[in-house]
Amino acid sequence: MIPVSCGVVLSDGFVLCAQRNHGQAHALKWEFPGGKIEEGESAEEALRRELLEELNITVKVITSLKSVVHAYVDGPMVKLHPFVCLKDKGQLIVKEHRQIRWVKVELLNNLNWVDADLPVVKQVRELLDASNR
Ligand SMILES: Nc1nc2c([nH]c(=O)n2[C@@H]2O[C@H](COP(=O)(O)OP(=O)(O)OP(=O)(O)O)[C@@H](O)[C@H]2O)c(=O)[nH]1
Repeated sequence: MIPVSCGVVLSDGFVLCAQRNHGQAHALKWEFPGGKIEEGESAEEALRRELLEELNITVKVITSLKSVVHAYVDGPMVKLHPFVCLKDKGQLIVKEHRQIRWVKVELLNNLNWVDADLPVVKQVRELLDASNR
């Protein structure tokens, strides 16, 4: 089981979504930026390292969401640790993804997400719907 951290990065009501690149597993599908948790690293430390490496940004973590375990057909089993965060410092530089897009929460379902992220998208929508009530 591969442990992976990912960030639901918010800014002004928009969510930072990243499209995986050609040549990667799940090419052209959308994900929340992040990556594998390394030996001796906490999920949050991995998140911060990956966001800096992949996108040149730092974040303020607001909360963690429920982790998601997903077994990809012909692929690995991943345990995804999602964190809701606010973008903090750094000018976004897209280093590994094909593109990024800032998407309104209500429109997140329109993207073609990697399978493991669908329950994360659902949690994000529920969380933000509840906070707007
Ligand atoms: N970053 C990220 N990976 C995800 C998400 N959902 C999901 O199933 N994954 C899977 O988790 C794994 C993380 O891989 P990655 O390629 O992003 O991580 P990494 O940068 O540490 O990998 P590498 O340096 O070994 O290439 C991949 O199998 C990826 O498909 C997500 O929302 N964000």
